[in-house]
Amino acid sequence: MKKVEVAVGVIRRNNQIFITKRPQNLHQGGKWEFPGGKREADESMDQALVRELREEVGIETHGQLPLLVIEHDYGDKQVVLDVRIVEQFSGEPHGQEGQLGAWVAISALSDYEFPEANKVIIEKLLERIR
Ligand SMILES: Nc1nc2c([nH]c(=O)n2[C@@H]2O[C@H](COP(=O)(O)OP(=O)(O)OP(=O)(O)O)[C@@H](O)[C@H]2O)c(=O)[nH]1
Ligand SMILES: [Mg+2]
Repeated sequence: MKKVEVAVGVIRRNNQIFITKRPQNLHQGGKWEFPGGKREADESMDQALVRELREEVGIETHGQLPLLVIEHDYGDKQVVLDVRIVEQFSGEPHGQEGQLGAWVAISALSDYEFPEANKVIIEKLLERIR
């Protein structure tokens, strides 16, 4: 099965992260996520993240810091998530495509339901603030 490469942005301001709710009809729908999406063939990961954050949450990304890369097999889909922290951006993130969005304290992220692959992202963020 082909692996889908996904650029994922952890949008951070102080100790809060901006998350959005995936529309019900999509893969892993109804769960919360870090905004992002699939890299297109003609793009770098950086470019993919800039485009996705512009499309999904309406911000301009000015800096990306690598956090981790996760490979996960959902059975129906294999994904490689390239997760970056975004602290430098302009505009105020909001669900640009009608999806719910929220600023959540890092310490409260574990109260939200995320796709399985995201567990390690949340663990890593928690380690950083400890
Ligand atoms: N954006 C995002 N995708 C995630 C996360 N965790 C995770 O497993 N994924 C998986 O990564 C895959 C691709 O993400 P996506 O559906 O946002 O891609 P996209 O924005 O390009 O969507 P599109 O197909 O509507 O153009 C999905 O299978 C999704 O389940 C996450 O935190 N954020
Ligand atoms: Mg997306």
